[in-house]
Amino acid sequence: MNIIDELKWRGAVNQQTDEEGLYKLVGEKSISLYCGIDPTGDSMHIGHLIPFMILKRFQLAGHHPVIVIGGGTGSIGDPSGRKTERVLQSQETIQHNAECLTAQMKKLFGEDGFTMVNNYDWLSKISLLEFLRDYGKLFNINTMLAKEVVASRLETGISFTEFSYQILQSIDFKMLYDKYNVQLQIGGADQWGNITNGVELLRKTEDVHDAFGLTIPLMLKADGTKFGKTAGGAVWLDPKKTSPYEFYQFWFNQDDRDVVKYLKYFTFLSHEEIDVLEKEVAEHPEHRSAQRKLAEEVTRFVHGEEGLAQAEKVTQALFSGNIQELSGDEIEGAFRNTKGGEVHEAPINIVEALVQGGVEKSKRQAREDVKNGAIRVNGEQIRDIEADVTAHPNTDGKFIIIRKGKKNYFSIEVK
Ligand SMILES: N[C@@H](Cc1ccc(O)cc1)C(=O)O
Repeated sequence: MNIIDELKWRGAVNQQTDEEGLYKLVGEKSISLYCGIDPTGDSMHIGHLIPFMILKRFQLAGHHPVIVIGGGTGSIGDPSGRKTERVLQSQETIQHNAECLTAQMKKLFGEDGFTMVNNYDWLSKISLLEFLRDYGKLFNINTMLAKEVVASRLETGISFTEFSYQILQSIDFKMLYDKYNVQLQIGGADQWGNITNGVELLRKTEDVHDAFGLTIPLMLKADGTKFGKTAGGAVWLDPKKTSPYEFYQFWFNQDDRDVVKYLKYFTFLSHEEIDVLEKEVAEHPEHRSAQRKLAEEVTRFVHGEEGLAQAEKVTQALFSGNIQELSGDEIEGAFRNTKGGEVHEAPINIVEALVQGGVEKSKRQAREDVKNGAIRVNGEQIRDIEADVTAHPNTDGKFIIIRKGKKNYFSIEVK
């Protein structure tokens, strides 16, 4: 099957510069293709994962991915999809972020079978006069102004710096075409302008007709809210920012209306496997088998078998209420965004802890719940209202973890 058909089936094709040409090219031979990422942060989030999963699919289909870490472009800032000017980052921050992203990419793409480059290496070497004479001359201001990215910013304003960004990304494509024979650039829907500019630059400078661009649709959710955002903020790939457990739960909690779309986008499961899961969603949505499979697959891809095992262990522990065996990291990763107040000392009487910690509104209610067996402290049920409680032994004296009823967890900080 042609990889473009595969991508279409997965709902992953938005726009293409030359549909027929690309279809023919990738049907005939293995090509090099690229996708870039600017080091604006020290971790990718799942929004970034979208184009890189597509790059990975190309890799698995025998093509050669090139990943551009935008040390140069990142020091300018892409205005695409933004309403306001970016604040410039220091070169040290950019450098640090670039190193973090490089390490994450290696986890996703393996040790070899792809190429990783940093566009600082060539963009930083172009002199001002060279930039204006060799490239600036080929860009028409009227066309640049008309690009969606710039047009939408004309009212609020856009600096010359960000305005020039599209030229830099075009230079990348040209340079990669020349040096690595990269014939295709992919990116999110908002990258259309930057990508087509590169294709144009190659045509104007070298009369190239076999360079292509493809964009991926914006991910939409059935309920209209933004994809990838949770109450705790973005869903990061860095396990220190979003634990494997939180990551797993994010996918597990997806709506029935979205889950099949995500299986197509974010997993490497076959059509047949996804068809079976789709049927499951329709017939037995309460089993949540599609969500479980989605969570398993994406967690394994991003965090490996070990990360998946940890996510499942924590999920199981929270479900049963037996959280005694969880490590300090696992507890932190599970309860980081869980509500809960503070107490100033521990050991502390359980009724006091429940009220001060924001679990119960009154002492009367607290006593009743304790006596009824509705309260577990650090994994153990406590029914004695005179009992003293203390922090979970694996949290360095920092957190008392309460479960009230079947699934309401609170993490009370001891300050
Ligand atoms: N502009 C892209 C990142 C990028 C950078 C350099 C490139 O050559 C390509 C892509 C983005 O913001 O997502």
